[in-house]
Amino acid sequence: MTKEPDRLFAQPLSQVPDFAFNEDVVRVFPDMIKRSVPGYPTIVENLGVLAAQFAQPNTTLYDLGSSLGAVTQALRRHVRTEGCQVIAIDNSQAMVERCREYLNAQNSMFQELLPVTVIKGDILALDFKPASVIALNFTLQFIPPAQRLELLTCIHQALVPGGALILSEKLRFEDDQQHDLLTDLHIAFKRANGYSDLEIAQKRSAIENVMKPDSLEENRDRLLAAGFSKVVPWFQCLNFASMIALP
Ligand SMILES: Nc1ncnc2c1ncn2[C@@H]1O[C@H](C[S@+](CC[C@H]([NH3+])C(=O)[O-])CC(=O)[O-])[C@@H](O)[C@H]1O
Ligand SMILES: O=C(O)C(=O)Cc1ccccc1
Repeated sequence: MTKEPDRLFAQPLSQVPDFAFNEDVVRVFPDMIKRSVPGYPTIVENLGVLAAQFAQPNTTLYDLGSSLGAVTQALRRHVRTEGCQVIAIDNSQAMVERCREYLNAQNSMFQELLPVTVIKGDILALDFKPASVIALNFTLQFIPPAQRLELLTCIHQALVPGGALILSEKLRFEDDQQHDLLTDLHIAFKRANGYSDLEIAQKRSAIENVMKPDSLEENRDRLLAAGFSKVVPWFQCLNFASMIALP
């Protein structure tokens, strides 16, 4: 993984453009996500462990909104189930190109990894194969809210018995005091990771139009409406959480 530090919002911008997963972001993405999302390394590593419990023989494992393929790499390191393949999909050309490079590097470092296909495409237009593990790791929050239920319904239909959706999201909180406290603590987390107040403020204004978090209750209700039978939160660090949804 590249070591380039994220300084994208370090200088004052006269107008902060909407956040996009372009080449500038791709270059600093591993540093950006680790310093911005509390618990991210723990979630990614454990996603592989969880996936190994849900993977079913001869099915597909999906990494939806794969970015640089961190989740795909964890799936390939942990899952040994017979006849499985991984499909990683992202609609950012810059992400997909760099993701393929990282996965080629992983191929040359390890043996007996699951086969992987990286697709440049829109997860809203995906024709799902029978799947046992579907990961949406901080991707649903970037999907327009009106399209989230339909996507989750397609995901539910694709899952085989014994499989699971693993959904990680930034959370909003319905209680204002709880929301403000965890937002302040997230800002403190970013500051402790070396971001200045200017960087934090400009990043927030870049993402506020493109990333719309829901509450845990909204996520749970939507998953149940999509047909899932059970929603089990398995991790939360400040305002970032991950859930297992069973078909
Ligand atoms: N409609 C869409 N179709 C396909 N991809 C999309 C779409 N919308 C957004 N994306 C992609 O979803 C990813 C979200 S980042 C995921 C992190 C990764 N999962 C990780 O575990 O490292 C989250 C973050 O940066 O907070 C980006 O790469 C987008 O291009
Ligand atoms: O940076 C933030 O405040 C976030 O909420 C998460 C994030 C991380 C990486 C890209 C976009 C959003």
